[in-house]
Amino acid sequence: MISLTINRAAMRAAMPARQQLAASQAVRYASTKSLKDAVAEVVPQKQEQLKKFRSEHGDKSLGDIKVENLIGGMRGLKVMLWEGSVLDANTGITFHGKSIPDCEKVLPGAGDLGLQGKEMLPESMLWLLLTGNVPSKEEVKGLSEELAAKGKLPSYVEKIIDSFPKTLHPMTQFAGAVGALNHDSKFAQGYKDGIKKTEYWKPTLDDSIDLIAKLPAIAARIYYNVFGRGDGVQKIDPKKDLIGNYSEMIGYGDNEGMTDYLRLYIAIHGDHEGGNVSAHTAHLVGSALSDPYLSYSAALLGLAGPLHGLANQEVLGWALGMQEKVGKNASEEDIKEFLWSTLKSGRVVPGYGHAVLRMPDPRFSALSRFCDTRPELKNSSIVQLVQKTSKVAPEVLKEHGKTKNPYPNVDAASGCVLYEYGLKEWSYYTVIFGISRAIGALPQLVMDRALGLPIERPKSMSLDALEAFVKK
Ligand SMILES: CC(=O)SCCNC(=O)CCNC(=O)[C@H](O)C(C)(C)COP(=O)(O)OP(=O)(O)OC[C@H]1O[C@@H](n2cnc3c(N)ncnc32)[C@H](O)[C@@H]1OP(=O)(O)O
Ligand SMILES: O=C([O-])CC(=O)C(=O)O
Repeated sequence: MISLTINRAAMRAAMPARQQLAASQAVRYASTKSLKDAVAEVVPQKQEQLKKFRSEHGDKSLGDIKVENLIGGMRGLKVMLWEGSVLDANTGITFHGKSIPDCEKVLPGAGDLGLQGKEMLPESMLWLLLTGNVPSKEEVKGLSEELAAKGKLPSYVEKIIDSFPKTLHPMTQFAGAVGALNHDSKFAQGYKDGIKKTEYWKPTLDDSIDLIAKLPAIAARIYYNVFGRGDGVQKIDPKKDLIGNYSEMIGYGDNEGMTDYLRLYIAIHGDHEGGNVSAHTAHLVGSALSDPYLSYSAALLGLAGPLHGLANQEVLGWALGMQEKVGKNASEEDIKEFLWSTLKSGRVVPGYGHAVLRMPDPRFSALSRFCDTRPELKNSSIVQLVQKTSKVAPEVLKEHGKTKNPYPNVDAASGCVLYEYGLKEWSYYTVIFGISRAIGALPQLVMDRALGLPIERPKSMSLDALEAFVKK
């Protein structure tokens, strides 16, 4: 097998560029590796890369830490290793170097697997995030089948979800159910059994895949219990993709537009480098060797904050409030006035601003592009209002003068499409985000264990200690 790879590589090196690409694609499309095999190939390369980099550059400085950074939420400090994606303030997110439009071109989508729809599959994004490579459609199909086979919930988790009061926020229910799955954690069991540190990544990967497979059923059961919608039993069709099954479970199986939207939404919300609250939380909690269920449960609780993932529910409530006040055909003046009333009341405009980005979020643009290509969304008054607002709000926020980034972030767009397709229960919207964030946060947890990263423990300072320090 190894010599075959070397021979292919040597043969390719002698070919012209176009032929090289064709040959690599032929190999790619012939490949039917399992995800675990693909990760097993990547792990030793990453371990070697880290070892070499550390020994050659371990003493290099990545910048000063200013008092302002300590007080200001550590903005901009380079203090985390994160493999899946990198966020640039002026160009946006790239996943292993690929922008969202790149991913839309190369990642296998619904149509490639013979499913209805065109959008890229979250399974493809998961593969890319875990391995750094674009999977073949056969590999994605194999992964979809694996996820479908592992998707059913154990009955004790069903009972836990059924015991939650309907009035408990769906995100609290989500985090509770995810945490409870640690009952069957392979990592926790392996640690108890004393497996070697070099082996930790393997049960971490097993747990991560198991959890990603079960998130749709947890989310769908919560939806059914709280809002009475969906199939009620979380039936899984082994021939469907992860989101095809999820859409069916929440009652949208016949709605091709909604199912495809959910695929796009869940693929592009997956990863946003490591410093955002949910991803960082998963990494931090995981650094104590808490298993993937516990780590991701904690991440979901961070995602449930209104300045982070909950902003998508906030946006919808805010936009509907505006629609009620100014009517369905709001003018730019009406929207401006409503924006100012929000700002003057001391509240933030949900869906605008970002801790890193200094441009319109490319995820917002991808979701807007989806709206533009779907006839059923073109005449939607709520979609139109959200799009009109995205043109007016930057000027108002600039004039207001506080927000460093006056442009829309992903949360500005995500909810109005769900609403238009009939999923009107906005307190549920962040749960959908929560299905997605796992495909970015959990691959990093696998990498954390593969690279043997230590427990995270930054130094904190009291104000008195800081004052004494700067006086020295
Ligand atoms: C998936 C995601 O998590 S994307 C983000 C989702 N969150 C939202 O959309 C909520 C609205 N936006 C915000 O609250 C912020 O822009 C955040 C939380 C996203 C980023 O926060 P920061 O990095 O602190 O932003 P920034 O440095 O621009 O903040 C400076 C000031 O502008 C204010 N500001 C920032 N965004 C907004 C906004 N959308 N509306 C009004 N004021 C804002 C901040 O509250 C802050 O005010 P302060 O000095 O009185 O504390
Ligand atoms: O990057 C951030 O801080 C917030 C965000 O957009 C995300 O987590 O998707």
